[in-house]
Amino acid sequence: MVDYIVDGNIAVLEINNPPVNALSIHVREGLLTGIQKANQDGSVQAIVIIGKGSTFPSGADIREFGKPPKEPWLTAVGEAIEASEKPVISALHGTALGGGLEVALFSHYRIADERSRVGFPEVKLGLLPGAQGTIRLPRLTGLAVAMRIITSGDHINAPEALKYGILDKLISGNLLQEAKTFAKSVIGKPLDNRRLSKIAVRDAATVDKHFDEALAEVKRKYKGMIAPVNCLKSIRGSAKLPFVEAARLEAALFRELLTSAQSAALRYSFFADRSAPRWKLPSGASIENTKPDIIKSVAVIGAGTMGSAIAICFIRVGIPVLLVEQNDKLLQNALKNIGQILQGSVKLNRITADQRKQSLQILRGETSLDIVSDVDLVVEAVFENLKLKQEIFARLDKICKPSALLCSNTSTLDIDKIAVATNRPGKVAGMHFFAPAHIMKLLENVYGTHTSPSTVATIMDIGKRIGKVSVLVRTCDGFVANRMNRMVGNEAVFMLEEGALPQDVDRVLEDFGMAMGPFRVTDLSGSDVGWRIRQERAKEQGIQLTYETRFVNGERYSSLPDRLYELGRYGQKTGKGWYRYEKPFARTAYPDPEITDVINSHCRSLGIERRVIPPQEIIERCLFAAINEGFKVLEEGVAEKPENIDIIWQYGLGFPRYRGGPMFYASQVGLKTIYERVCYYYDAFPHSSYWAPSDLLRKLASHSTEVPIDQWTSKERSRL
Ligand SMILES: CC(C)(COP(=O)(O)OP(=O)(O)OC[C@H]1O[C@@H](n2cnc3c(N)ncnc32)[C@H](O)[C@@H]1OP(=O)(O)O)[C@@H](O)C(=O)NCCC(=O)NCCSC(=O)C[C@@H](O)CCCCCCCCCCCCC(=O)O
Ligand SMILES: NC(=O)c1ccc[n+]([C@@H]2O[C@H](COP(=O)([O-])OP(=O)(O)OC[C@H]3O[C@@H](n4cnc5c(N)ncnc54)[C@H](O)[C@@H]3O)[C@@H](O)[C@H]2O)c1
Repeated sequence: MVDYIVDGNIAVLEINNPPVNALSIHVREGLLTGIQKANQDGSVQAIVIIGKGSTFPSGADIREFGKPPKEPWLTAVGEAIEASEKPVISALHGTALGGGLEVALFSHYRIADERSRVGFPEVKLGLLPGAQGTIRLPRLTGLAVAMRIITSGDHINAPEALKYGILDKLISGNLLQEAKTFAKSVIGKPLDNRRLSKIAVRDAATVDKHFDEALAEVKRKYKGMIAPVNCLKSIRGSAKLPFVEAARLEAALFRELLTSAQSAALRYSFFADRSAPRWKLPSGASIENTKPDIIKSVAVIGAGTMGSAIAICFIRVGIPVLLVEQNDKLLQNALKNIGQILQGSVKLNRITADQRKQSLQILRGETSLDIVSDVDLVVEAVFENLKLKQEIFARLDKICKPSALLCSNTSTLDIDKIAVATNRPGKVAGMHFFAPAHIMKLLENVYGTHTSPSTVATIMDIGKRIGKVSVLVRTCDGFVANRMNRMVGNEAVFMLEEGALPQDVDRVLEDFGMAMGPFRVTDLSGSDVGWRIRQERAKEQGIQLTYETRFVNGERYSSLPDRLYELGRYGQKTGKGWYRYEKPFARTAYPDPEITDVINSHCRSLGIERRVIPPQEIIERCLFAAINEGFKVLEEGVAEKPENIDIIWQYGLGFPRYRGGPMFYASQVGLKTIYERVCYYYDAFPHSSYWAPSDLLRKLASHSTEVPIDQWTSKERSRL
């Protein structure tokens, strides 16, 4: 894994551990042996460390964390590098990250390909750069820059790294040749002033000020996360303590993080990010064996909230869009709105004015469907009404060329019921964007019974092209996100009837780490949306909903949200919802005594006695109900693996990444506990049938030891 090559008086240690040259145990052993060998070899006068393939090491091997650590640890390897009597030059290319950058900081010199990037992304894994990165970097850059680089985890490009003193020289030609030439030029020069452990932090006197400022910033930006705080404590140690003591403190802070639930969740999330887009159908078709069609043009039908933002997703990556609305007034409004959104992106420096112009040049608005005959892909985003969608799909089927894919942005409707309206069910699928679609990263792609593998390959591929995290799910009511999230909404409202207030529920879930509690979310999207869906469903079923309605088809029902609608409290858009706002569309939510009165009088009129609802019950009723549904989603094969569900929650529903997602969280709570509590609530609330425990959950919980999350589906689903 580390090749030892001697060329004249230079020993080259070439790390060869594809794909990213992670510093796995064999690499660490190879580096240590290489340094020792080169120091013993009388013909060698300098040592170059370089990566083979596309990159210098991009970090420690993340898969080794959580397993018993194997020596030599990276710190020991690094200390041998620094102690070398012969100059060691790290020659960087690609992405020299984490432990890779630490290897470079142990070296006496660092040169780098001018296109390379460096950084300490450990914080994103819930860790800190634990091989002395937090105490070596400040010695080069000063405290403020080191704090920013380490707590953000951002990559720094080579010219910037040169400016900060992290690098000694940039190389534009052959890196290895240049590294050897550089090595020759430093032979015989004193090394102590190149050993970072011998150098002081130049602005150590200002550490308390930098620490306080940075701490306030990370507490605001990374609420609830412990890694950024430990990073800062360790950097403070670099300035306040002698080097050896600072290293000891760093190791202790690193250990605390390594064994934390947050780091386990973030490491899981790292691999889940990479695994979720790798789709596989029950037929065996998969990303490995199916080619996507090339999409060169798109039509978006319906230019409302979603359609307009979906159009932006395509045009900003250079894919032309035909946007179709019912009439010219609505169309012109939408085009104006799109222009304004893009203008906002220019202001925020997300795109340039030129990019905005180019995007708008490839957007064309129309009021007739006939215009879409030539596009490769249609995304329909009209009202959530099955009959309307079926009519539109029937027409599209006639108008569009036979190879075109017809997709719906429906948030709940069965894709199969839409596909039957066409003669091309293999080319019909769901592309479920999340609001605001131009910002939210998630794309929940939905396949139906007849959706072909190449259609799936194409929607997954186009999702990636437009910068989304695409996850494939099978069609069902609400798919994964809305199906599971419905339980959160229901339980939240039921708890209002039983004793909680909106701000109580939201606070508990936000303290847990959710981006927003369910009531703040409803106020943002508008409670009129849910009201319309409830009324429509009741109409379909011939049911009359009143304030006294407490059960619908035997299921518990709360009319509290309907009362809100009748009061015109639609949320932010009317300046009043579950909260009060200073004016319509204002963002800051204030608890509203009027809402307390509405809830109290609702309870009185229905004879419901209110009680105190403890925070743990709020967590359990909202999250355990969703988790139970998640297991049903897995047992039905709606989602192929737990990672897919967790990625959907992280990118679509604001679940804290440092808790991994609801399924990973369940694995940390323990499936026995989850199962027991689900059974308890099913007993307590028999009229909320979603509490009926999932078979998969029951079976997994029945094992004498916890079944690891990566075995949930393989171990039990096939036997159900
Ligand atoms: C590098 C990237 C930017 C490349 O991106 P790209 O898009 O090109 O590729 P992919 O992301 O798809 O990756 C390809 C492939 O490689 C896998 N992979 C990537 N990086 C790693 C990795 N670091 N380890 C393992 N595997 C990796 C990836 O999963 C893909 O494979 P897959 O099969 O999933 O498709 C990008 O990949 C990237 O950003 N990578 C992560 C970079 C990173 O986070 N680096 C930091 C790692 S953490 C670290 O380095 C810690 C160090 O500070 C060292 C700390 C050691 C401390 C020792 C101290 C004492 C020990 C104390 C012991 C305590 C116990 C006791 O007390 O007993
Ligand atoms: N709003 C959300 O948060 C959200 C999120 C995900 C998915 N969705 C789904 O996206 C779809 C659209 O939702 P929305 O919030 O954008 O609704 P919206 O009411 O804002 O927009 C729908 C648009 O479709 C247009 N339209 C209706 N019939 C049409 C026709 N025959 N031809 C052309 N245009 C027509 C309407 O004029 C309207 O502008 C729905 O299926 C919804 O379930 C919504």
